[in-house]
Amino acid sequence: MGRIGVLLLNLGGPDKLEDVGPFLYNLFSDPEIIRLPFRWMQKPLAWFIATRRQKTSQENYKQIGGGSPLRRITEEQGEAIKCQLGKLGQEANIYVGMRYWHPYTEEAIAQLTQDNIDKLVILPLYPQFSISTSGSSFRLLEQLWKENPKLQGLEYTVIPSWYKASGYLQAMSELIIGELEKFPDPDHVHIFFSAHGVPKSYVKEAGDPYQQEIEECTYLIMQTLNRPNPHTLAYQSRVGPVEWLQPYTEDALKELGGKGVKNLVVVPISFVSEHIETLQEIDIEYREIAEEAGIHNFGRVPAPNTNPVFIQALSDLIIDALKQPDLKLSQVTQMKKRVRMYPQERWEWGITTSAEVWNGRIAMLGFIGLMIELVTGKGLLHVIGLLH
Ligand SMILES: C=CC1=C(C)c2cc3[nH]c(cc4nc(cc5[nH]c(cc1n2)c(C)c5CCC(=O)O)C(CCC(=O)O)=C4C)c(C)c3C=C
Ligand SMILES: [Fe+2]
Ligand SMILES: [Fe+2]
Repeated sequence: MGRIGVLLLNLGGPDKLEDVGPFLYNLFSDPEIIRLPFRWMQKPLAWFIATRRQKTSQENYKQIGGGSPLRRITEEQGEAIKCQLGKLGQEANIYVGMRYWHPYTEEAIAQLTQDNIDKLVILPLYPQFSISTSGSSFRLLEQLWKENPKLQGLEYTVIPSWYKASGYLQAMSELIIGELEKFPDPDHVHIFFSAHGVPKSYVKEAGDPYQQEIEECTYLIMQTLNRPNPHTLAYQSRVGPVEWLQPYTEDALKELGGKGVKNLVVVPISFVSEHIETLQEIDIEYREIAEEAGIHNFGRVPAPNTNPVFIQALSDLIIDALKQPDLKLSQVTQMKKRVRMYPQERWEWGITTSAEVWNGRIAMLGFIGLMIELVTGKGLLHVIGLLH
């Protein structure tokens, strides 16, 4: 095998406070994040929600130094993977493709089409698959592939999710032990897995395998850890009014505090890099909630970042993927279509002339309502809690 390319996919984060607004706009413009019946409403609503959320979000980023460390850490992970692959005798170019901020996936693709690589391995930096994370990036790549004849000639393979990889489980287990051993009685510390939440409808209606993968991942980490500690799984970072996967992290912490738990370590389970949801949400917000609930000794397991066991695990995954039959983007996205992934497709099924007329009328009413709410600050979105 000649020179390979590795495309690392991640969400991206604002580098500085001025980036927060445009970053949020990009995020909320994604139909895999906010699912609307009418595509044309996506951009105005994204602008509206991003504008309303910007201040709170900026305050949060201020608390972690004025920007996200995600780009820096992802690039460091890339460097470490390149180095490890070199040791394994595999030369590689590493590309970082973020979904909603720089370096965008499109920028990475532009670069890699110029370089002479023999094969590309696409690796999302999310251990578990969700339609809102890896799924969204795969969708974008599928689109870029369709548009670019140069890409159509490129040999590639995709790693859809990798939470079962033994090296990853080992790295998580070692990181947990490191934190447990800071306590005087490590075996009695409560291990609290905090996964990023997604709306419940993604799983129940759209068929997102995310919840099942998170549950299995938690189970496998506990197996690898092989310690007697009690553990809990909960879901963090809910945004907006709809129901997300439960239990919510804040409720579960209060409940455990109420039951007399005093020593607890949080394990962030959907992320492999430190970012706002570990550094601000867990370390500041959830710590405060836990302490108020009587959990006086609150620890947090670091994200794997460039942990050597973790980097070795990712490098092994890449080498293995090169030996396996290729997995194509159409295979990882088609799997989801069969389980009725996208609400917007549901709306397209019924397109008839009269349905379109009615769709248009309802959409127009919705848009007028949104504009009134924007001007007056009162309306349905405020009542249901989407806007404050
Ligand atoms: C509104 C819906 C959102 C869903 C669904 C969602 C899923 C999801 N996100 C991550 C990982 C990350 N999210 C990050 C930022 C971020 N995500 C949302 C919203 C949803 N995420 C918002 C509004 C933001 C911006 C921050 C904020 O205002 O709260 C990031 C980047 C963090 C950074 O340091 O900049 C990551 C990473 C996962 C894993 C996930 C579902 C599994
Ligand atoms: Fe989030
Ligand atoms: Fe998110």
